[in-house]
Amino acid sequence: MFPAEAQKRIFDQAKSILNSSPDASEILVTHLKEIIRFADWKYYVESDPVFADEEYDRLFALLRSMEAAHPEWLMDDSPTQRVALGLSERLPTVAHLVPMLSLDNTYNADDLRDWARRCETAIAGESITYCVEPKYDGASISLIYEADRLSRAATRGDGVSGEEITNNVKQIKSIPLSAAFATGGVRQLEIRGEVVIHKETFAGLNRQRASEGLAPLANPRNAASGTLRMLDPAEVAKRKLSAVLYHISDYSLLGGAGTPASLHTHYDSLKWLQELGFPTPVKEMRLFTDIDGVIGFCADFETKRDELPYEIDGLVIKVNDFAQQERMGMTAHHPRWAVAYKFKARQATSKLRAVEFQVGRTGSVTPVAKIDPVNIGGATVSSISLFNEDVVREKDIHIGDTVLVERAGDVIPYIVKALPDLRDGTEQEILFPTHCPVCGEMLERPEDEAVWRCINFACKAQAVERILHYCSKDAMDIRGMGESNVARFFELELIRSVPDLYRIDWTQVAALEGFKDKSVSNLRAAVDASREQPLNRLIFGLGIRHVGETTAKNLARKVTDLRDFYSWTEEQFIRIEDIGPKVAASLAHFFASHDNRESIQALADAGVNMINTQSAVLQQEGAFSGKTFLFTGTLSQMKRSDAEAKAEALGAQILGGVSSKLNYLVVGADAGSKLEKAKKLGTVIILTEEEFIRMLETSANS
Ligand SMILES: NC(=O)c1ccc[n+]([C@@H]2O[C@H](COP(=O)([O-])OP(=O)(O)OC[C@H]3O[C@@H](n4cnc5c(N)ncnc54)[C@H](O)[C@@H]3O)[C@@H](O)[C@H]2O)c1
Ligand SMILES: [Zn+2]
Repeated sequence: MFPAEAQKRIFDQAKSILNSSPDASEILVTHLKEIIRFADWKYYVESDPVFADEEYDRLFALLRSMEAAHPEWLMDDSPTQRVALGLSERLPTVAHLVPMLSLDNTYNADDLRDWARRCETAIAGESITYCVEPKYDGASISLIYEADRLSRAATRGDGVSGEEITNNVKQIKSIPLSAAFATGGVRQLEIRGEVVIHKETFAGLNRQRASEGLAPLANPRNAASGTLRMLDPAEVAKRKLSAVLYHISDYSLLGGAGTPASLHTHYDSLKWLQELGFPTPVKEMRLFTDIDGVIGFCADFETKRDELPYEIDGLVIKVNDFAQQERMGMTAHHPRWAVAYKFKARQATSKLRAVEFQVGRTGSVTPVAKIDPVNIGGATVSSISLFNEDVVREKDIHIGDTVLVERAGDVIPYIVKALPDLRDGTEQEILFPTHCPVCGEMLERPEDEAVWRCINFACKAQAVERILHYCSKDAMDIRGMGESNVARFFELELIRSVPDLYRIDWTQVAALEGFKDKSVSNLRAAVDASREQPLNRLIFGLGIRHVGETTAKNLARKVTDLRDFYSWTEEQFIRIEDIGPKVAASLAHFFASHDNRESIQALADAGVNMINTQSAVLQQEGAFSGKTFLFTGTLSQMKRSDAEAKAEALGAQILGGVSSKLNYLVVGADAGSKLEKAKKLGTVIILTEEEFIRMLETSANS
C-alpha cells in the first residue's frame, strides 16, 4: 500500500514536522493526513509501528487543532473523522451494532480538569460519579452474546466495521463461551474489551522468535492484535492470549423484562459481568465524586504500573451513570463521557549514529549504540547497550538506522528493533573490532560465549573497572572511590591495581586540585576501614568471573582463610551449593593464577582481612583440624611456644619446615629464609601475627 520510497519520504516529513513548529497551511494538513494514514496502516494493519505513540499523538493533535482553526480544510476523509484504518482483506468484515470508537487523550491534571468541566457543563445541575480503571494496552474486541451464547467476535476495525474473528476469540480461555444473561432478563448484548498478552508470555514469545531467527515483536499490544487476526486458530491458541471486558455497549431485553438494576451504571454492569464469569477490571476500579480524587489516583497508579502482569498505558475515566453517558454522546472519534489519562511514554524512535565498544572488568567488549538524544519518560537517552554481537545480528541493526527505543520503569533502555523500511541505502554494517579498543590486544571469543573479550590482564580499561568493582557498594564499599576519582588516580599512576588502593600516596592526593583536607581524610578513612570487611565481600570484590554476591557468601563459609582456596580443585568447588561446572572452572582458574595470588598476597600484606570470621569451619570443635602450621621470626605478643600450643589445642599440626604440606606460615619480625621459601612455593598461606591472633579469637568466640 505504501511503497518503500513513499514510506521513507513520509517518515522524514513527519520527523521534520515533529522537530519544528510549522505554520498552519492547507498543504501541511494534507501532509499530516498522509502521515497519519501511513502510521495507522503500519500500526493497525501491519502490526509494526514506525512511530512512538507519543509522536503519533502529537501529529494527530496537530492535525486536529488545524482542522478546528480552519474548518474549510476539514474533509470527511480525514483520519480525525474516524477511528482507524484497521481492516485487512484477509478476514471477513462485519458491522458493529454501535460504532467502536477511540478515546480522547489527556496527559496531565489540567487536561483532566478541563474534561471534567466539560462533563459538568454537559449535564448541568447533576452531580457526577467518575469511575477509573486501567487502560489495557492490547487490541480491542467486540463480543456479541445471543441467547446466552457467544455468537460473534470482531476486531474494532475502522470503528464502523470490524474483522470477524469468532474462532480465534474462542481460543482465549478466559472468555466464557456462554453465560447466564437470561437470568438478568437480557436477550442479546454486545460487550467490549481488550485482548492482551501477559508480559512473561510476551517475553517467551520473543525468545522463541529469536531462536527461529525472526525479528522480535515490538510490544505486547501489536503482538495481541497481530495474533487475533491470524488465519489459523490453532496458532492463536499457542500464543496464550488473555482478555479483560470493560464495557457493555448495547443490549436488548427479553419480552416483558424491565432493565435490571445492574444496567444503570458502568460499575454495576461490570460487577454483574464479573459475577457471570467474565474477566473485568472490577478489582482495580475506583469511584470518585470529584476530579481531584481521580487525579491523585492516576498519579499513584502510574508508579505501580510495572507491578501488573500485563501492560497498561494509562487509565480510563468514565462517567459512571449510563443515563448521563447517553446525554453526553460522542464525536465521530470518541465518546464524550470517557477519557484516557495516558502515562508517560516509554518508547521513542531515534537515529543510530555510531557504535562504540566498551571494555568491561572481565575484558568483555560491549557494543554501545550512540543515538540522537531522545526524551523518554522524562529522561534523555543517548547511549544504549547492544549487549553483544549476536543481539546486533539478530536485530539486524545498522549504523544510520532509525531505531525504536524503549525505556520502561527502572529497566535500562534498550533497542526494540530497527525500522528497515526506512533505510535509504547509506546505512552501514556494524563492524566488530578484532583488537581491544583500549590496549590493542587481539580479542577472543570463546566458543560457548556471545561476547568478545580482551584477555590482557593489564589492559587499562579492565584495570579501572576491576578497581571500581572492588570499591563498589556491595563489595568493599569504599565510599568516594567512584568513577571519576578512580579514573583520575589511574591516569596519575597513583593506583594501577587493586592492592595499590592501600599504597596511595595521600600527600600527593592532597596536592591535587579539588581535594580538601576533609575529603582526603574521608577517602583515606574509607580505604582504611575496608581492611576489616568480611571475607565474602572481599571474594565478591575480587571480581572473579561468574562469582556474584551469593556465590561469594557461600564460598566464604567454606574456608578459614581465603588462601585455602589455592589448593582447591574444580571438583571441590562444585560441591558447594549453587556452584556449577562453569563457576567452578572459573574459580579454580582464578586461584591457580600466579598473578592473582600475588595480588591477594599484596592485599594480605596491606592488612586486608583474609580470614573467615563467621566460619562454620571455625565453629567446628577443632577449628584448625587438618591444618598445618609453622611459625617463623619473632612474635611480639606471645612466645612462639605458646602460639604453637594454642594452634595445637585447636587441632593444628605443627611442621618443622616449609614444604608443599604446609598450610600456614605465621611470620614475626625478622623472618628469613622460611618466608622466602614459602613465597616461592606459592601454596603456603602467609599470616601476620595479628592475623593469626584474629583466627584464634574467632575460633574461641564461636
Ligand atoms: N505508533 C504509531 O504509529 C501509532 C499509530 C496509530 C495509533 N497509535 C496509538 O494508538 C492510539 C490510538 O489508538 P486507539 O484508537 O486504540 O486509542 P487509544 O489506545 O488511545 O485508546 C482507545 C482504546 O483504548 C482501549 N482500552 C483499553 N482499556 C480500556 C478501558 N478500560 N476502557 C475503554 N477502552 C479501553 C480500547 O481498545 C480503546 O479502543 C494513539 O493515541 C497512539 O497512541 C500509534
Ligand atoms: Zn584491552
